[in-house]
Amino acid sequence: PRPSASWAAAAWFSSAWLADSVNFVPAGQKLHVASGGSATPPPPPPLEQQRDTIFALSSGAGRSAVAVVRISGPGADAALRRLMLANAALPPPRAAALTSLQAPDGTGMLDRALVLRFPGPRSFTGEDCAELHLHGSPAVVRAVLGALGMLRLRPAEPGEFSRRAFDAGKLDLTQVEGLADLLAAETESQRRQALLHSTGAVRRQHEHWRQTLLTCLARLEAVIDFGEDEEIADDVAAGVLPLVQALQQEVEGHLAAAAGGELVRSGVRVVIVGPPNAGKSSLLNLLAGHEAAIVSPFAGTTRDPVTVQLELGGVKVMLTDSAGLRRTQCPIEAEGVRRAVAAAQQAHLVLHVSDAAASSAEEAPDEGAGESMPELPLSPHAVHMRVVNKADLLGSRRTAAGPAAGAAAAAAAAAASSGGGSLVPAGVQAACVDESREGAAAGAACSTTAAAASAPPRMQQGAAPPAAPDSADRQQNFAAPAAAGMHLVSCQTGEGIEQLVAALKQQVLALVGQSGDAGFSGALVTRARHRHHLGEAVAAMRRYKAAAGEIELACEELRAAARSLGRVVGAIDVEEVLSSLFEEFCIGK
Ligand SMILES: Nc1nc2c(ncn2[C@@H]2O[C@H](COP(=O)(O)OP(=O)(O)OP(=O)(O)O)[C@@H](O)[C@H]2O)c(=O)[nH]1
Ligand SMILES: [Mg+2]
Repeated sequence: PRPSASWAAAAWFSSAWLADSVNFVPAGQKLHVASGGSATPPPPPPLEQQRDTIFALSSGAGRSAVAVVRISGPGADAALRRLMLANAALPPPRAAALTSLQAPDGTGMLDRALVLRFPGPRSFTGEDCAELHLHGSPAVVRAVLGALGMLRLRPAEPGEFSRRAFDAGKLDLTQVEGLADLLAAETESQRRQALLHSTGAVRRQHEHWRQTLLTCLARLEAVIDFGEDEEIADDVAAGVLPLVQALQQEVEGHLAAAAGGELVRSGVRVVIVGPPNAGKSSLLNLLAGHEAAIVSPFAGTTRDPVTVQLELGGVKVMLTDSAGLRRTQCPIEAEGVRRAVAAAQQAHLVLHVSDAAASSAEEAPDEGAGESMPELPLSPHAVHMRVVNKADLLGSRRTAAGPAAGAAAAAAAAAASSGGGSLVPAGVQAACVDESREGAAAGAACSTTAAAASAPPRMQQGAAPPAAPDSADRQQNFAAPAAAGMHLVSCQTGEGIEQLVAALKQQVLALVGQSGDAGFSGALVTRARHRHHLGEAVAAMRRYKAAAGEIELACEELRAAARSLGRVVGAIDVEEVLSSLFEEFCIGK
């Protein structure tokens, strides 16, 4: 079951933050003032605006062994007292107590539950909190939530507990985001990355960066404030520049890894494309471990893209099978092809699957044919891998014509699916086969496959029983195409699949920025919001270099960079410049 709806909060929260102005000050946090101004303590909130007490089911909905209901606000203890027997004492802070919960309207016992209290400010929200660990049936949960409603507590809005935690300064923005990611984590890499954010590692890193900027700023402002002569000003500026440059490079390094961090969250999109009947759906089913897509000997079986979710090397992968690429008179199939092309354009990794048997020398498209094929415009940023399927059908050709023929067949098959000889096709031609023009070849391929499919499985190994070269032989025969980034496989016999999965995993890990076997520790930049603010910080640091001669302008750029870093974590304490200044310089001197 999904965690409580409160986790829609993260998205709402980030957008609320983005909408806020530069001077956004979370309630309960320090008031931020411009450098040179004076700090005014925030007024205490008026009594009538004091928070109400909220409650919600914090564990998943539905039947479970235990359900956790959380209460937060000034009325938490009073609510507990009303639910407990008159003579029962409230449990001590942070200790679980087995308690009988009673309906406040006197209708009897609600449940026998474990109750915990977390008096503020040492609680998740900073307010008085309580947790009721109930028997996890929908009826018990409903009865207890109803009872809390009777006590005039308010059901929590989505994300309201986290919002209160943020307002109380318990969590910064990256921790709130990390917490949301942690609750949504499906893979090992997502779990690790979310933990990095939720435990405050990202906040600490940003604070460290911001502190460096504020230190630089303090030095420059001292020159302005104390009107040092030009020589000293130049010396101070020369001392600050390498610090800013080093920081800029460090932030740029993290920005370069941003794509990987975002991919870990969203999942790597892998799309299988190729001509009809190449075995795309068979490959999807094999990788998914279940029959997700329909496989049939008829070309043009798949129409809608079929997506399954996998975990490769601890990374979430969305694997999509698509319609066979060809020109067709059938409007439904044509729509399928359009969707296949669209999916391939959005892919991070494209698997170009072709049929080794159909693309042997006699069936390979002629030179001119490629030009009349429509373009499959693929992102040059995507990774492209070639998969030549139905290796089992090559057996007899390999023995008849020798290794070279096999290699040529595999290469021709790859060419048929990607339209070129290189691993990463630029403006890939392709993969489309003109149904009408191809005519006889398509028909032949179809009828051959259809005959094979209707025959007992052993017969599908090929019309003439191959001499069955051992696997070492095959490796040798196809060493050349494999080195060129091709994978010769058979979805039917499983040949080459293990190697393909290993190669796929390697590419996926490379895409998220992880190489080798070292555990994935997570990226610092995992959202467009982080990328935006860090990009702004880098831009300001670049401008700082350009403006270094004009000390006031240069200071302004450093302030802008610090503000951008502050926005990532949701705090912009320009006032800290003042304390830095006093720490660095002896005023009395
Ligand atoms: N001999 C042999 N047949 C295979 C292999 N892989 C798939 N086939 C057969 O090839 C035919 C087409 O397979 P599909 O997986 O439906 O092919 P597809 O590329 O998804 O086809 P479309 O959806 O029509 O584009 C089926 O009869 C499969 O059983 C293989 O490795 N060897
Ligand atoms: Mg298919």
